[in-house]
Amino acid sequence: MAAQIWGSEKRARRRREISAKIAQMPELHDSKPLPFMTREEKIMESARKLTILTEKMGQIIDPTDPAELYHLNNEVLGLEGNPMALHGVMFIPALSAQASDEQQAKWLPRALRREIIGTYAQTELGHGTNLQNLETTATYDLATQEFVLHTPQITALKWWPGNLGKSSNYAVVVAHMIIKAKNYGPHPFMVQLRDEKTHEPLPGITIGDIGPKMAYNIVDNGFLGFNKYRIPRTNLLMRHTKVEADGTYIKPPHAKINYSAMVHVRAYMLTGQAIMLASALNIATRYSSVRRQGQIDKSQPEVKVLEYQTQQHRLFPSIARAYAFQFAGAETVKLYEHVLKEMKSGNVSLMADLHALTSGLKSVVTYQTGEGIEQARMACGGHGYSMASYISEIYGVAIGGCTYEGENMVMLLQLARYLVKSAALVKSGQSSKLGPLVAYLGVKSEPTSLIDRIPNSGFTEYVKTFQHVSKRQTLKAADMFFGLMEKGEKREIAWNKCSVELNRASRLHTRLFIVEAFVRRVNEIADIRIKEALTDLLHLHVNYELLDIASYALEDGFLSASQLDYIRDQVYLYLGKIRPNAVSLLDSWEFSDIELRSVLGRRDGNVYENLFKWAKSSPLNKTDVLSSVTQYLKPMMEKARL
Ligand SMILES: CC/C=C\C/C=C\C/C=C\C/C=C\C=C\C(=O)SCCNC(=O)CCNC(=O)[C@H](O)C(C)(C)COP(=O)(O)OP(=O)(O)OC[C@H]1O[C@@H](n2cnc3c(N)ncnc32)[C@H](O)[C@@H]1OP(=O)(O)O
Ligand SMILES: Cc1cc2nc3c(=O)[nH]c(=O)nc-3n(C[C@H](O)[C@H](O)[C@H](O)COP(=O)(O)OP(=O)(O)OC[C@H]3O[C@@H](n4cnc5c(N)ncnc54)[C@H](O)[C@@H]3O)c2cc1C
Repeated sequence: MAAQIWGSEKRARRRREISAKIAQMPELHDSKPLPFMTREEKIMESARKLTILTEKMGQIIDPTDPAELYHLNNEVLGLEGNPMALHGVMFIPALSAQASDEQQAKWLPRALRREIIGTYAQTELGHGTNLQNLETTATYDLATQEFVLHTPQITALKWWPGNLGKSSNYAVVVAHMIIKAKNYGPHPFMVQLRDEKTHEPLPGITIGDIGPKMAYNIVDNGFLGFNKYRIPRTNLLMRHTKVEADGTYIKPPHAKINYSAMVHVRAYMLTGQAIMLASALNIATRYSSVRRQGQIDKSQPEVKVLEYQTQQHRLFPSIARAYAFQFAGAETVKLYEHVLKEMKSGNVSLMADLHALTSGLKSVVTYQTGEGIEQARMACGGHGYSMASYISEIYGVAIGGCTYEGENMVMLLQLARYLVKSAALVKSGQSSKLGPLVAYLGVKSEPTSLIDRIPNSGFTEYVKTFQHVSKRQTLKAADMFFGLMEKGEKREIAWNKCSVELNRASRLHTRLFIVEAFVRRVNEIADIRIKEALTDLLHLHVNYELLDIASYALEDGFLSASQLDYIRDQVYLYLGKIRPNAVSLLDSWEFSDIELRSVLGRRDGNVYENLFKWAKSSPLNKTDVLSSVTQYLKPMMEKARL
C-alpha cells in the first residue's frame, strides 16, 4: 500500500531508509517539543537543523530528487516551515521557469549551493489577489540601463512573502514594469535585498517580519519597501519577456506565462495537503483504537471509540479523501511537469487547461483537508485540543493553503471562466472542440442514474452521475450568466451576480476529477489484496461524496429517493467494511513518530503515560509556585482575607 501511496516500491523503500537514517541522527531531532518553544527558539532550532542538513543531506538523500527532499524536510524540519521554505518552494522554481539560460547560469548554482537565500515577493499590503493593481513599480532608466524599484505608498509594501522578513537576502520581486511612461503590467525581477557579508538590508530597502500568525510561525513572512532602489536591466527575468537596452519590449508567448511559479505550487501542494490530512487522521485513528469510553452493549466492557459508527463516519470518509487527493495530486504533478517542458520549448497551448485544473483542485483539496483535520481533532475529544495531539498545528498549516497561491473563491472563479467557455462551445454545437477534461460536457446523459440498477458495473454509473450533476450545474450557471448579458447586463456585473452558482459548478467539476483519478488508480492496481482494500475505500468515497452533493442530482430527478437510500446504506456498509483496515490504511503512509510530532498519535499507542510525561515537561511546571501567583494572585487573596 505504501508503494501505491508514494508512487512505487522504490519510493516507499527509500522513504523508510531515509526515516531510519534520521532516527539514528539525534542532532536532527527537535531538542524539545515544538509547542514548548517560543517563536524565536523555534526559528533558531530550525536554522540549526537546516545547516546540519545542508552539510549532511547527501548522506541521507539524493538531493536532486524533490520527493526525497520533501520527505527529509517533513521529518526533520516539520510542517511549521523553516527559514528557507520559500527558497525551494518558489524562488528556485521561479528562476528555473522564468530566468533566461544566461541568468540561470549566474544565479541558479548559487541558489542550489545555498550561497544565497531567496523568496518570492509578490503580495502587497493592499493587494494580493488582484495582481493588475499591485503598486510596486519598476521604472526603466534608459540613461543607466537600470530599473528603479519603488514603493509609492504604504499599501505598496510587499507583505506576506515567506522568509522575506529576516532570512532571505534575495527575492524574485513582482513589480509593474514601466518603460517610457508605458505600464507593461506585473513582471518578475531578481533583487538583492541584503549585503551578502553582513546580512544588513541594503540602502533603499526597508524590511522586516510581519509578526506571529495562526500557524507557520517558523516562517518569517515579511514586509519590504523600496526607496528608488536600482537594479540592472538584466535583472528582469528574461526567459519569456525581454527588454532591450534601448527600452524595446519583447512580449512573452502567453500573457500569463510569468504566473508559472504560482501554478508550480498549486500543482505540488495537493499531495502536501493529502499528507497533512493523512497525518491528522493517523493520529486520530490510532488514538481512537486506544481510547476506550462507554459501552455499545451494556453487558460488555467499554469499547474503543473507533467502534462507534459516528466516529467511523467522522474519520473514514476523510481517509478516502486523503488517498483520493494523493492520487489526483500525483496525476496533476505529472501534467504540470509535461506542460512545463512544453512551455520551455515554446508550446503554451496547454497552459489554460493546467491553470483551470490546478485552480479548482487547489481550492477543493485545501478546503476539504481543513474540514477533515478539524473533524480528526474533535474525534480525539479533549486530548485533541491539547498541543500534545499536534493536530491544531497541522490544521493551522493546512488551512493556510485556502488562502496562499490564490484565495479559494477567486481560484474557483478562474476555473469557472474555463467552464463557461466550454459551455459556450457545447451550446454552439462545437463539443468536438472541448478539451479532454471537459469532454463530458458535450455528452448526452441518460435520463436517470443507473447506480443501483446495473449489477457489477464497477464505478461507471457513479462517474456518470457525477458527470451529470457537474454538467447540469455548469450549463445552468452559464445559462444564468449568458441570460443576464442578453438582458443587457454588463459582462462583469453579470459575472458577479452568478458567481456563487459558477463556483458551485467549479467545485462539482473538480470533485468529479478527483473521483475519476481515484477510479483510474484503482483500475491500474494488479495486487489483489491492495486492490480490494482500495476498492472498499473507493466505494465509501463515491457514495459519501454523492450523498454530499445529492441535492444537485435530486432536483432534476436524476437520482430518486430510493436511490438515495441505497447510497446511504452503501456508506454504512463500507464504514463497517473499512473498520478492520482503518489503522493500517493510515499506517501505510509510514509516518514516523519523529515526523508526526504527536503524543496522542504515537505508533506504540502508549498514550496516557506519555501525556503525563508531556504535561510534566511543561515550562510552567518547572516550579510549584509561579511568580504570577507570588506577585499578583497571592497578595490579592491575602488582601481579600483581611
Ligand atoms: C514544491 C512545493 C511543494 C509544496 C508546497 C507546499 C506548501 C507551500 C508552503 C507555503 C506557502 C508558500 C508560498 C505561498 C506563496 C504565495 O502565496 S505567492 C502569491 C500567490 N498569489 C496569487 O496566487 C494571486 C492570485 N491571483 C492570480 O493568480 C491572478 O490575479 C488571477 C486571479 C489569476 C487574475 O489574474 P489577472 O488579473 O492577470 O487575469 P486577467 O487579466 O483577469 O485574465 C484572466 C485570464 O488569464 C488566465 N490565466 C490566469 N492565470 C493563468 C495562468 N497561471 N496560466 C494560464 N492562464 C492564466 C485566465 O484563465 C483567464 O483566461 P481567460 O478566461 O481566457 O481570459
Ligand atoms: C501562509 C501564507 C503564506 C504566504 N506566502 C506568500 C509568499 O511567499 N509570497 C507572496 O507573494 N504572498 C504570499 N502570501 C499571500 C497570499 O498569496 C495572499 O494572501 C493570497 O493570494 C490572497 O490574497 P489577499 O490576501 O489579497 O486576499 P483578498 O483578495 O483581499 O481576499 C479577501 C476576500 O475577498 C475575496 N475576493 C477578492 N477578490 C475577489 C474577486 N475577484 N472575486 C470574488 N471574491 C474576491 C476573497 O475571496 C476573500 O474572501 C501568503 C499568504 C499566507 C496566508
